[in-house]
Amino acid sequence: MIPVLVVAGFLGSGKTTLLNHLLRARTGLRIGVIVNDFGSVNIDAMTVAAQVDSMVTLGNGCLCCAVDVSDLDDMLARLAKPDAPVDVIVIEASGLAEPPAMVKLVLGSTNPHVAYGGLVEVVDAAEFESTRERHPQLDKHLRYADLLLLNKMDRIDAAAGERVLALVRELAAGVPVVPTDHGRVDPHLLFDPVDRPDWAERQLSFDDLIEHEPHVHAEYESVTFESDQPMNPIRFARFLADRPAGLYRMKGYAHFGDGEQYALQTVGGYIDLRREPEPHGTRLVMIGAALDAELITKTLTDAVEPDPASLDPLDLLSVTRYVRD
Ligand SMILES: Nc1nc2c(ncn2[C@@H]2O[C@H](COP(=O)(O)OP(=O)(O)OP(=O)(O)O)[C@@H](O)[C@H]2O)c(=O)[nH]1
Repeated sequence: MIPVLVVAGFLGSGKTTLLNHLLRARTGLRIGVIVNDFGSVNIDAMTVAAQVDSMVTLGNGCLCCAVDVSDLDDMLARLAKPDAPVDVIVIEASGLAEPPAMVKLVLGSTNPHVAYGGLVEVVDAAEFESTRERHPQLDKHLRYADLLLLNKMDRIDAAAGERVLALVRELAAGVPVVPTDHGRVDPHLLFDPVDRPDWAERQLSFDDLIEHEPHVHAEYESVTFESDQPMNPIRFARFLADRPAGLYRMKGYAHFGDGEQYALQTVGGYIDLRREPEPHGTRLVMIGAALDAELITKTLTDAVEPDPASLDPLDLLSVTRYVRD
């Protein structure tokens, strides 16, 4: 039986980072992945593609609602092929998926070669308190997990770390909580079988939850921007500094005419820009609530540089000051 592990967690909490850590760790296990992104350009698939043997992707929606059991079975069948066997399958849910719905989907699979392997919930320690103010229904998600990773502990000081850890432990009601940064956990914590509570019993409450609570993703939408022309660094930096109302998460790539490619990630107020070896042009997925798509598209279109040759290299500093590598 191939265990199928679901990795869930709110937007930007560190699911792809965890997945990459698992793929890089020399576990000796062959890992197949299903990657689900909310935006129409599957940025997550681009970030994991280099390291994985076997991957199926689903963009533009949440696996929990966009897919039924037979669709999931098709995806699992593509990964659990007899001629290219994998030892474990990891499903990275989109940051807006409902974990109970994901678990139900996997439990409902009719594929005789796979078995549900648990739910890992990644929590962003730096954003958790403000996120739960906006979305109180997310508290419940913590209780469905088999393992909670309280990630990004490096972003907060020791006192805040202790406070968030205590809060998450209380809300998680007995689910083990492991503080971490950059998803760096011992892979065996996730892959080795554990004694799980009876899912059939829990499923009743899942049904209640799914029927009566609005899914968080109902409030969210995504806007995509793509351009092969370089962006003007000063105008782009202004866009970054003064991000549109409602925007919570941005990910993708940008280039500024200096011959370099940059990978960009923002989560809440956090900005992470890195040099990236592969050329991608500019492709950005922005996710938030009540976004003004027209204004965002116009601001970014106006930030495209019509004459890259005229750029002053010093202008680049306005964006490269965000570079973390
Ligand atoms: N400082 C810090 N940054 C982190 C940590 N884990 C992830 N990040 C950064 O947080 C950003 C989002 O991480 P991802 O792994 O892409 O998050 P995700 O949960 O896959 O995001 P979605 O799929 O959009 O929901 C990236 O810039 C990561 O480099 C961490 O522990 N500490």
